[in-house]
Amino acid sequence: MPEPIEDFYAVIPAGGIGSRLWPLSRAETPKFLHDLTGSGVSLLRNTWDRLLPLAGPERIAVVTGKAHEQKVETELPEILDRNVFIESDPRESAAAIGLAAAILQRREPDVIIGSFAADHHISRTRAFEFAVQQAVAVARAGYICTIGIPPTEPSVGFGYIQLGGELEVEGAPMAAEVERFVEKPDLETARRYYADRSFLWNAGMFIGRADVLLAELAANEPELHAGLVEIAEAWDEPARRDEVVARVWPTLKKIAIDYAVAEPAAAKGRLAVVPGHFDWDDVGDFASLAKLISDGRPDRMSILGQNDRVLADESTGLVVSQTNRVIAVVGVEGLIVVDTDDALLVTTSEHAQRVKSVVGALQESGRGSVL
Ligand SMILES: Nc1nc2c(ncn2[C@@H]2O[C@H](COP(=O)(O)OP(=O)(O)O[C@H]3O[C@H](CO)[C@@H](O)[C@H](O)[C@@H]3O)[C@@H](O)[C@H]2O)c(=O)[nH]1
Repeated sequence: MPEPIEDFYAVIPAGGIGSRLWPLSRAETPKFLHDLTGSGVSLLRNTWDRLLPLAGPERIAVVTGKAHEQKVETELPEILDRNVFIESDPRESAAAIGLAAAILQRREPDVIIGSFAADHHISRTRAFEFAVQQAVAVARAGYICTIGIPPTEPSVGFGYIQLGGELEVEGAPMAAEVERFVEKPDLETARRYYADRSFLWNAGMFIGRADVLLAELAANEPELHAGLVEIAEAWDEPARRDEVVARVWPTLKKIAIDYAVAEPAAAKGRLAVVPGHFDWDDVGDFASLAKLISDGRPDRMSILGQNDRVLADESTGLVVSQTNRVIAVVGVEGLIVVDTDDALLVTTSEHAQRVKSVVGALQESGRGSVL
C-alpha cells in the first residue's frame, strides 16, 4: 500500500441526482449513497476507501448539498467536520470543486488537490493509485492533470481527451500533454474520436495545485472565481460564513468544470493526461449497471436487491427489486425493470440513456414528489 502523499488533498464532489438511474437514484438518496455493485457499501464509501491510501483520513474532503450532509456523515463517520463543505443549493461541478480548491488553498497555499467523483466504480485499485501518483507529479510541474480511459464505444456521455506530446516529468512515465479536450461531443463527433486512436475518455478526475486550478478559473470565469474566493475567505470564521454564503453562493454561475477549466486549459497547453489502466465505470445508466453486475454472464438476467422474489426464465437484462412484490420475466432480451415502492420503470438496455427524460417530464407535470 502506498504512503499518503504529503501535500495532497482528495476532494469528492457528491452532488447530482443520477437522473438516468431513476427511480433507484432519487433526490433524497442519489446514486452515490447506493451500493450498486454488491460490494456491501455505497459508492461514496468505496470512493473514500480507494482514496484513503493516497490521502489519509484527515485529508479527504466532501462537497455536498445540505440535504445529504447527515447521510454523508453516516457513510463516512471518520471524516473531519472541517472537511465537509456544504452547499446551500447545487451549482454544478465548477462551483463545487472550486469551493474546495479555494478553501483548501487558503488553509494550505501550496496544496495539490485531486477531485474524484463520488459515484464511480473502479477495480484494480493499485493501477488507480499509480495513475493518481503520476498525476500528482504532473500537477507539481504546474499542469492540471486528467486521467484518461481508453474508450470502448462512441459514447456521448463523456468528455474526450486528445493526446498530445509526451511530457518529461519525473515520477510520471506515462504522462502526456492534452492536445484538445472536448466535453460530451455529439454522436457524429464521438464516432470520429472513437475511430481515431489518439482520444481517451475523461474519467472525471482533475488533479492540480489549488492555486493553478483557481488561476485557470479566474482567467475563464472571473465572477465565479471572485465569488468563491470571497466565500473561502469567510469559510473558517463561523461568525461571517453564513452571511457571505447566503449572499454570494446563489449568484454563482452554474457550469461544469469541464467547460470552465478543462477545455480552456487544454487550448492553452496547460492540461495534461495520465492514462488509467484500471477498470473504470461511471455506472451512468441501467445498461451499464446491468453489464457491471452481470459477472461476465450477459446471457442471464442480472438482479439487484431482493433476488429471491425475482423469477427470470430465458431472459436477459436487469431487474432491480426494492419491494416485496414477486417479479417474473419470461423470454425477454435486454429488459430493464426497476421496481420501487412508489415508482416502476420498464425499459430496455438500448433505451437506458433516455430515462433522464422521464425525470424532466415528471418535474414539468408537477409529479416531482417521486423524484
Ligand atoms: N457537490 C456537488 N457535486 C456536483 C454537482 N454537480 C455535479 N457534481 C459532482 O461532480 C462530478 C461530475 O458530475 P457531472 O458534472 O454531472 O459530470 P458528468 O456528466 O458525470 O461528466 C463528467 O464526468 C464524466 C465521467 O463520468 C467525464 O467523462 C466528463 O468529461 C465530465 O467530467 C460528480 O461527482 C458529481 O457528483 C453539484 O452541484 N454539487
